[in-house]
Order: sequence, then structure tokens, then C-alpha cells
Amino acid sequence: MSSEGEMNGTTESVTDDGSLGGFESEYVPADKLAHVQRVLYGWNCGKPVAAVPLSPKLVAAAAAASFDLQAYSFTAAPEQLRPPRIVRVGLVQNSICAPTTAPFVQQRQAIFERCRQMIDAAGAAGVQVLCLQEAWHMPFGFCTREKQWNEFAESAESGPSTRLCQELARKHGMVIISPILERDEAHGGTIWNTAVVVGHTGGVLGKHRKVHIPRVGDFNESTYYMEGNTGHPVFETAFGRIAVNICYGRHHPMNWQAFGLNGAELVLNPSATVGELSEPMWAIEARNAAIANSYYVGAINRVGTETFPNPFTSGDGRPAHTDFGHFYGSSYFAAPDASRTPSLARNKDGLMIADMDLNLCQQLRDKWGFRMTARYELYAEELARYVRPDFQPQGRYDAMASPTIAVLGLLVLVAACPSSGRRLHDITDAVAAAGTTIPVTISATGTSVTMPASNAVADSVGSSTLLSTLASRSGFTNAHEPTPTIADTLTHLVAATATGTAASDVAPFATPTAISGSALPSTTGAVEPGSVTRPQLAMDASIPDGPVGGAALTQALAQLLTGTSSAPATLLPTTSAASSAPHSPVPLLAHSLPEEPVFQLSDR
Ligand SMILES: NC(=O)NCCC(=O)O
Repeated sequence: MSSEGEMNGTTESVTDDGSLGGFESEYVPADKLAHVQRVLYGWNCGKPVAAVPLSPKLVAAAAAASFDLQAYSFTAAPEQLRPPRIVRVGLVQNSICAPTTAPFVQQRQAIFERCRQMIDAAGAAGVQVLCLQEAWHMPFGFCTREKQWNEFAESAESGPSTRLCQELARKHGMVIISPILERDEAHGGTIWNTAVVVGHTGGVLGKHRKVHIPRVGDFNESTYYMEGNTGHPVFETAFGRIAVNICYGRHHPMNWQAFGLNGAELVLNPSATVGELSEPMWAIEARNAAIANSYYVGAINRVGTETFPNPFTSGDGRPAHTDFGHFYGSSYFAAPDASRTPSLARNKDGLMIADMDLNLCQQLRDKWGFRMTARYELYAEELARYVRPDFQPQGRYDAMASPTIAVLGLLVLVAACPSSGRRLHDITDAVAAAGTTIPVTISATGTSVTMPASNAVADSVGSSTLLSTLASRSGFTNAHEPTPTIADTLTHLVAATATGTAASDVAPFATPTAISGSALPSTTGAVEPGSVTRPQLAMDASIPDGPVGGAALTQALAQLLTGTSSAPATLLPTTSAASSAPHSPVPLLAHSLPEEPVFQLSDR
């Protein structure tokens, strides 16, 4: 069986490395293979991502040391005003080498020696930027909740891992990103999950602390370290603008985005994750980030199965066990044009190398315009609302999809109890007490319906929630009653609209002189699920913009009643006695939208 490695002439078979990539070359007919590979891996500048031949000596050394070695190249279109900006980047995935029961100093030394070997190989291959896996210098004991693994935490500026990386960075003129467990002595020994960025001359350029901490499966990492406090820094290195999105941060699109907004051209994603949990996501997330943010991504995963001395559980009903599962390696690069390299081995250490022309980032930004077409101001508003304690989600609510026909119920309620200014729950109570049926004439169709008051009560619950939500979303205020102003306002307006009653009769605080018409579903008799078609909407739009937001409110009601923002509804002149003022039909959608878009929440 051939493998992605064999396809690219750099490594061994699929069966040997455990990787699934490359199977298509075995099973897809030759005349379809190029097409299938284009779809699976993407093409870079109109061609498959090309393998880069490495020196036979290096290939032999990797084979002898039993680590996977692969190299590829991403190109960009030639430009007239900028020279190509090609950088060679390496990713290292490593197993822990010594058992977790060995003395800690021995465990660390074994990892150091193994990684030194692969970093030296990278240096020999001319790698300029290299990233190691998450917490590369230690076993990933965060599943256990045992605190002894904290002993591996070290100073980001002067710990043993940093010193090793500084030595190797100087030796190879290489930027090294070293993700470690950091102990921050300056802050009482606080522990962080940190990527240290060592410049190509051996200085520590800075560090970034993991933003998001997993609490999933056996990843009990919050027992050990704190949520990072370093923002989303981009490091301007000798070889490009680089950022680090540590492991679990890859599930957070805004985390990726923040690095992009800060100007990253290459984001490394040092990870430690296991097959059962995340393998189907692995090929997607980093690649999607590269596409969405117009930068390159290097995704590195730990490799191997690490067994711990004491059994542990994670509150998920599984029997006590002593390992996380298999860290499946499979490190790879993704480019902003949706192309990607194959993966490193699934079951052995490895060094993945890629040449990348950073000019491709701007070329893709220009081509797709994601940065230009993004609506950051809308997102900013949305987020500002979301982080407020009183946030209510926006949603779309199709009132006609409700088996209880919430809007009709509301109309019935208020028709029965048109007492001005009463709160919805008062009305609800009154109808409940009446225990009767209520006739409703649907003026849009001329049909009469009888509805039991008890149904109306049930309906009103949904409507109440709906309207309250609508109220809080729309931000309307009622100058006369502090709360719950909009729910009342809408209740009265809906009632007026439905019954042809002057708004002033039911909503004494509303300034308009005429709100009338009909806003009712077409229905034929029984108020049952399925008997209702899309409502016709005929509503007087004469409510002036004011404290209760006339046009905006009308728009909101239209959306509420039609369950759509694009209903072909028209605001018709009213026929009710209450609306004597002349009106012209106004296309509903011609109304200016409320400043804050109005939607409805389904409480179902
Ligand atoms: N190390 C880490 O954050 N792992 C969490 C699991 C995952 O994100 O797949």
C-alpha cells in the first residue's frame, strides 16, 4: 500500500505510520486521483502541494533515528513590486521517551535529547522557524490531577527548556517556539501554559500564554494552570510575523481571528490531543483557520500513548484508567489558499518541513477579501451586548410555527380584556378566570374563529416571553412606565392592530393617534397546528417615531407576525374608524430598520 509519504517520496507506508492520509492513491482510479487529491488537499497555485527533496544524508539519518521526515513547498504568484518572502518552517512532534515512572530529571533529559536530535535535523535542513508541541518537555500528566507534575514547570525566561532552545536557536540561526509549563515566580509561582518565542540569535523575544483551558474528557488542565493573560501577540521575527495559538484555542474561531487581526502571517498551533476525542476535527480546524484568516498554520500534535502510575477518572462514568488514549501526531501545515500538506505519522516522532511564500497571505486577502468584507463593527456590537449580564439572545421566531399560535392568543387575550395599561400577566389572569370561549373575527379573511380562553392563557405565556424578549432586544422605552414597558406596548399595539381599536384605547402611553388594521393569520376555523398559513399583514404605519419607536416598532411587529424579515407585506391604509388620518401604502421593508435589529426568541 502506498502512502502520502511514498507519494511525495519522503517517507514510508501508511500502514507503518498509522496515518490514513494517502489511502486515496490506493483506491481511487488513476484518472480521478488528481481531482480527488485537489479536493482533499487543495491545490497551491494551480498544482498539488509539492514535495521538497531533502538530502539523502538527512533522510537516512531520520530513518536511522526512527522519526518521520517530510518536506513540502507552498508557493505564491510572482509579484512585480515585492520579491517572494519564502521562509522554511519546521514542526516537531515527539513522544516522551522515558516512562512516567522514571525520575523526573531523567524523563526531561530523555525528551531533551530526542528533540535536540530533531531540531538539529531541522537546522541541517535549513529550517528558519521551528515549533515544538504543547508542553513538549514533560509527560502530559494533566489527566491525573496529581500535583507532582507541576515540578516540570519552569521559568519561561531562564528555565532548562528555554536554555536548550536558546542554544539551538543560536546554533542554527533559527526562531524556536517552545511551548512549556511555565512557573511565574514573579507572581507567587503561578503556573501557566506558555509558548516561549526564542529569536534566531538566541534571545527570548517574548511569550504567549494559552488563552483557553480545556475541561473536556481527561483534559483536566484547569487543575494546573491559569487562563492566559497575554492577549494575542504577534512576534515580528527575522522570518515573518508569527503567533501561537496553543492547543484547545484552535476550537475558538475568535482566538484564531485575533491573531490575524494583529497581523500574523503564520500561526503555530502546538497541541496535545487524543484520537477518540478530537481526531475528526484535527484536519479541519487549523486548515479552516488558515483559510478564514488568510495566514499559514502549522498544527503540531503530541504523539504516543503516555501511561501514568496511578489510575484516574474524570467524572464521565468511565472506569478508572491510566492513560489519556493515543496522542495521534499527524502534524501538518495549511495555507491560506486552502491547500495543505499531508500529515506526519500518527504513531511516531516526526519533523515536518514546509517552505512557504508569505506573499500568499496578502494575495489571498486580496482575492477573497475576507478582511475587507468582515463586519467587525457588527461583531463588536454583538459581543458588547453578549457580555452584558442582562443579555438576551436574538433569535428568529416564527409565530405561525407555534402549535398554540402565540400571536393569535395574544390578540384574543387583549380583545377580552382591553383595559388600558394592564400588564400582560394581569390580563392573562383575567382570561383564565373567565373560563369562556372568545370569538375572534379575522378581518383579513373575514373568517370567524372561536377560541377557548384557556388556550388563550396558554398562548399568552409564549407571547409574553416572546414580547418581553422582543422588548429587551429592541431597546424601546416607554416614557410612562419604567417596566416592563415594551411588553406592554407591544401587547397593546398588537391588540389594537388586530381589533381595529384605537391604540389610545389600549395603550395610553403611545403617542400615535391611529394604530389599526389587521394582522392576523389566514385561518379557517379551528385554531389547531397546521391550520394556519402565513399571515397577511395589514398594518397602519402612522405611529410616529418616538419613545415607543413607531417605524421600528411597526417593523418589529411585522417581523413578529410574519416570522420573516423579508415578508412581502405592505402597510395598508387603515379602514378602522380610529384611523381617520390619510395614509399611503408604505412598503414595509422601506422602513428604516431599527438601529438595533429586532428579532424574536423562541422559548421553546
Ligand atoms: N491540550 C489541550 O488543550 N487539549 C484539549 C483537547 C483538544 O483540544 O483536543
